[in-house]
Amino acid sequence: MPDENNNTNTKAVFLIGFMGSGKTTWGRKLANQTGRAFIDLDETIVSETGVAITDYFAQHGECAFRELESRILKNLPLDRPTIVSTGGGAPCYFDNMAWMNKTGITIYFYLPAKALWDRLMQTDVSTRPALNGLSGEALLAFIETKLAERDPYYRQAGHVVNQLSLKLEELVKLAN
Ligand SMILES: Nc1ncnc2c1ncn2[C@@H]1O[C@H](COP(=O)(O)OP(=O)(O)O)[C@@H](O)[C@H]1O
Ligand SMILES: O=C(O)C1=C[C@@H](OP(=O)(O)O)[C@@H](O)[C@H](O)C1
Ligand SMILES: [Mg+2]
Repeated sequence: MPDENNNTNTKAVFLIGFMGSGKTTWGRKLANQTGRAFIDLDETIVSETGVAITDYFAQHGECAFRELESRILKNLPLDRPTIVSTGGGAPCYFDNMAWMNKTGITIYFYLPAKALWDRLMQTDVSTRPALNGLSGEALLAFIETKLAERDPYYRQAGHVVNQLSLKLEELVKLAN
């Protein structure tokens, strides 16, 4: 459905939050609902490099990935209204968070560590190299530590929503 708001905001909308918080899933839904373009930052990285994120980490290391991620983020084609689902680490490196706040609307999908764990345990954790192949209790402990470290970056977002109770209509309003 096209954007009902005649005063269409040309600013990009950046969805941020921990791995498994639903940025990719909801970014797509939000773009469909508003008729805006959709970009998943990780998918853009994969299409530009021709390698899966896991392979990129393995071949070049995390530092190189963060440099690439920042460069690709800042060169996204944002000349039309666009929803951008970022990767979970993107707001926490370089000046990426300040750049996103300056460039568009930022929305943090908050979820407690246990809820993230429940979701991530249902997925193939090998596709998310930042989880270091952990599972079970070790994964929960890792998520707790990493979320505490990243949360101050995520909270610099213009909007913070509890993803567990999030309704699409609420997200559409925030994106305007
Ligand atoms: N309410 C929900 N919203 C979004 N994802 C959910 C929800 N409940 C369970 N999930 C699962 O959680 C995972 C979220 O993954 P994804 O959208 O890729 O998150 P992110 O891009 O933030 O890492 C998916 O496996 C999805 O099926
Ligand atoms: O949190 C992270 O450090 C990462 C999150 C991933 O994106 P999702 O948050 O979409 O899983 C992806 O960018 C990469 O595997 C690193
Ligand atoms: Mg994602």
